[in-house]
Amino acid sequence: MNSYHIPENAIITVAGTVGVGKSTLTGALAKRLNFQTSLEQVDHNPYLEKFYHDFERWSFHLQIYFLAERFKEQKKMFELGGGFVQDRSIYEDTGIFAKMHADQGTMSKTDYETYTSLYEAMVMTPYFPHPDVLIYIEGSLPSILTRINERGREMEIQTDVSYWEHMHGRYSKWINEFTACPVLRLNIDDYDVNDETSMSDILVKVGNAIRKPADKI
Ligand SMILES: Nc1ncnc2c1ncn2[C@@H]1O[C@H](COP(=O)(O)OP(=O)(O)O)[C@@H](O)[C@H]1O
Ligand SMILES: Nc1ncnc2c1ncn2[C@H]1C[C@H](O)[C@@H](COP(=O)(O)O)O1
Repeated sequence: MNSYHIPENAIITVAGTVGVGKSTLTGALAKRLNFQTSLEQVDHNPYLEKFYHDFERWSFHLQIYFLAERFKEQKKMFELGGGFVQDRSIYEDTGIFAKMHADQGTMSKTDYETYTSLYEAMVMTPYFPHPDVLIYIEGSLPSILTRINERGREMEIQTDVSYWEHMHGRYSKWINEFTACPVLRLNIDDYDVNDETSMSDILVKVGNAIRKPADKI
């Protein structure tokens, strides 16, 4: 056990909309806790760029790809006995992305049903422990759009702002209804990954969140 009372076998998941700062915070927390990271691979994803050019054609392929990748990571964390900070949760794939494309008609009803039944079958396995805590990063849409632009992934920059706006709204609603594990909310204006005190504050809150029921954080 470390000084923050975070168990060595904990699984900490970092959630939030695209560009909000998940990967950055994941790396910073893992370094301080001496945990491993479970990162989302963007560069080797064979569907992502195609998807941004044609949602209807590639939605289903991309969701199946992410589901497989996420599940392999889940299995790895389970087999290695925890001690991970994970960049994005599997809950967001289904609760945000797949649902959003199904609702908008860019994923067919049949494809969405197939995806959902596969997701449900995967979640109901011993490989699928819920995280000990989900850190939800939130921020204003203008700040997030600035970060997406500064990060410079062309496929995201070329995507209409309405896509990010819609996703931002869905995330706010989704997190209010999320109950799978304790949630710690962080606003991007309230921390600095390069500041030791700020990171220590977050780790104290993570320790508290793991020990206390969600409604008392
Ligand atoms: N706390 C922060 N303060 C300032 N810029 C940040 C912070 N966290 C992330 N960024 C920047 O914002 C962009 C998106 O961050 P990233 O961690 O890749 O987001 P995500 O993984 O949520 O998509 C990157 O350019 C990153 O350097
Ligand atoms: N499940 C997903 N469906 C569609 N797009 C997704 C999904 N998960 C991640 N993405 C996209 C969004 C970004 O363009 C990249 C990486 O996400 P990030 O929030 O920057 O880590 O993948």
